[in-house]
This record gives sequence, C-alpha cells and structure tokens, in this order.
Amino acid sequence: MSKTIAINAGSSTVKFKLFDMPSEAVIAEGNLERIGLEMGHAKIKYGDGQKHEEDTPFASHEVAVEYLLHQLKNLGIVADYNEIDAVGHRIVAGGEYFKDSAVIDDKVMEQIDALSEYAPLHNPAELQGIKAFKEVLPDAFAVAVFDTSFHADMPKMNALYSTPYEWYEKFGARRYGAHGTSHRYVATRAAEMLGKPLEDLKLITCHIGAGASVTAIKNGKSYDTSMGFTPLAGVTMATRSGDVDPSMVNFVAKKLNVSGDEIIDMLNHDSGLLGISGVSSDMRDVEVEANNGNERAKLALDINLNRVVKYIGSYMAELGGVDAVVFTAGVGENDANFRKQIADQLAFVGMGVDDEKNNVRGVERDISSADAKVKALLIPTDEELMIVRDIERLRNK
Ligand SMILES: Nc1ncnc2c1ncn2[C@@H]1O[C@H](COP(=O)(O)OP(=O)(O)O)[C@@H](O)[C@H]1O
Ligand SMILES: CC(=O)OP(=O)(O)O
Ligand SMILES: [Mg+2]
Repeated sequence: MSKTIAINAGSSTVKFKLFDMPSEAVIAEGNLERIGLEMGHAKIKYGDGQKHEEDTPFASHEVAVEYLLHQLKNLGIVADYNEIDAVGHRIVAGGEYFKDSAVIDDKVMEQIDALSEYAPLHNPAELQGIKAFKEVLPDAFAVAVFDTSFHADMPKMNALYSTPYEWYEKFGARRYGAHGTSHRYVATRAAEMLGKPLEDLKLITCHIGAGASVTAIKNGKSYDTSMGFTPLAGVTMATRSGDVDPSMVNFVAKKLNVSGDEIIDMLNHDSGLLGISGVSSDMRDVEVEANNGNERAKLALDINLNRVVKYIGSYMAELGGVDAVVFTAGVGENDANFRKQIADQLAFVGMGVDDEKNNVRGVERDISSADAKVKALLIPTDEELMIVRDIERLRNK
C-alpha cells in the first residue's frame, strides 16, 4: 500500500486529496480557502468520517501549505511524511514548453518559475508548494500537471490572436487557456453520464470558481476557451477583470501615474466581483450584499452572469449547437441560483433546469428539465483525481 497526495493550488484556495494507491481510495481531503482575505477557513475530512474545521487566516499560499503539512501529522492522517511516496502538483501555466505532465526536477522547477508571467497569481504560489513538499519529502516521486495541457492543441484559429504573427512565432504570444485538468475531467464524466462517446459530443464546460473559464469541447478536445495568454482574460472573476480593451491599460496608467505593470496587477487583484462591488471577492459575500440592496453588488452579479452567458452563446454558434452545458467549481457547483439564471437566459435554445433537481450543492447530477433539448449537468470537478492518474501514468512509463 502506498499513498499519493495531490496538491491543487488555486488563486484563493489550496485543495488536497491523499489517495491510497493503486485503489484510488481517498484517505483524506481538504480545502483551505479564502487565502489572502482577512479570515480564512480550513476544512479537512479524514479517517472514518472525522472532520477538522476552523477559521484561521491564510495570509499567503505558503502559509496554507505549511498549515496543511502541520495538520497531516497533527490530525494523525500520517504518522510520518515518508508514508507518502508520490506528490502531484497542479501548475497553471505550462506555456509552449509543457504539453504534458512532467516529472519534477530542478530544470522543471526553473521552467515553472520562468513561466510566472504566464500565470502571475498561480505559478509562483504553486512553486512554493513544490518546494515545501520537497523539503519534507525529498525522495518522493513528484509530478507537475499543467492546466494548459488540455488546450495545447486547440485549433490555431482559436489559439492565435489577431496580432502580428511574429508575436506568436518569436515570443509564444497566444491563447493558452487554463483549468484544463478540470475541463477534461468534467467532459469525460459528462460523456459517461450521457452514455455517449466523448468524441461524438459538443460540450460547453463552465468552470466558475474564484478563477473562471468557459471551454468549448468538440471531438473530445478543447476547441476554444475563454482564458487567454494568462488567466486574466475571459469572464469576470473574483478579483480578475476578464476581457478588457488593452488600450485602457496605458490610458489608466497615465491617469494614475503608475506603470502598465501596475495596471495589469490591478486587473488581476482589484477587479472582477471585488472591483465592481467594492464589497468582496467572494461570491457568497457579494450575493448577501446584493440581497441587502447594495446596487454595486447587484451590478457585479449582473456583469458576472452576463459574461458567462455571452461566452456560452458564442461557443454554441462556433460549435454549431451543443449537447450539454456543464457547471463546475466553487460557484458552478454550489450556486443553484447562478445555474438557474443561465439556463433561463438560454431557454430560447432549449436549455432549462428542473428546480428540484437543481436545488443541490456539489452533487453530480443531470439538472435538466424534462423537456430540455440542451442538457444542464452539475459535475463537481476532481482535478486531484486527474493528477494522481497522471502520476501513475508517468510512474509506469
Ligand atoms: N455556496 C456558494 N454560493 C456561491 N458561491 C460559492 C459558494 N461556495 C463557494 N463559492 C464560491 O466559489 C469560489 C471559490 O471557487 P473554487 O473553485 O473553490 O476556487 P479556486 O478558483 O481558488 O480554485 C469563491 O469565490 C466562493 O465565493
Ligand atoms: C487558472 C485559475 O484561474 O485557477 P483558479 O480558478 O484555481 O484560481
Ligand atoms: Mg480552482
């Protein structure tokens, strides 16, 4: 019996699952959330139904990973770190360099660091996670699984921007997308739920968490995706603006007398739900405020929802129809109202949710109404399972 741990660092969370291998049974799992906010929250499930839950601030991802390492021993999940012989890390940006998962060595770590500009909120934090685990488990088999891999072979028509071609040739300036591990997992599950080969389906997968992206899937592959060169592009996110006219960067930089880099930083950290509402980056907080009558919080929710609708609509046109729209990640899995509003808006193409079936959180389920022509599927993502499967694949190579 051996144990493998999958670490999934998102922009606002560190999630993990500890697996017994090769059975893939989950021994422990957890979510350390609201990283960077005044108060964070830790939830760890382990043993036979035991649960550790507490409010505790996570100033950074480094603090969260240290907390996780501490709790693994403190809660008796492992007696010794050496019981874990393989570690998988989710890394957002792999650029043109990593088209598949990679066994981590010094060179791979250097590359992940070098790709930080491709995912400034993620790669540096994820590299810290790799280092923290390397310190306690120097001999474990360590693998990096990249969000961008799934989109690496997107048709050039969608991967390329309408910019001078040399930008792509010389500097790799293209759309890389993100959340690929999640889009790949939910698409595979959707095909299983619908009882059809994935290759025969047209799907639109909506990964809506703190970071959010929408992907069009055709012939089992990523056909188009809303995130761009970095995870800043596309729909509105917790703190990220999504698409903006790039001319605004210099315009506002001059007004504020700051550099373009500082504006990009503000588009990453001070925008999205937080920037519009002025209340919080967390969807739950913004919804509470909107219900209390806060107009800017309401506007933030409207903009957020409408962006997703626009992407789904344009991907339907691109795919020439769609069999199912899939909802996943923090908001997609937990926010019934969000799913309902999207389905209502898309009722004209035959999408509809059944209120009773939709009244659920984090459960894999077909939530479509009986007469829906376009299925609505709720599929909790499992990036960690994909990570351990990639570890096994590379271990057996
Ligand atoms: N019950 C809920 N209703 C609405 N939003 C929720 C709910 N639970 C979690 N969320 C949102 O999910 C987001 C986190 O999504 P998640 O996918 O876990 O994060 P990350 O992008 O960091 O991986 C937070 O912004 C939070 O507001
Ligand atoms: C790429 C990205 O935005 O990831 P997350 O949603 O986990 O922050
Ligand atoms: Mg995530």
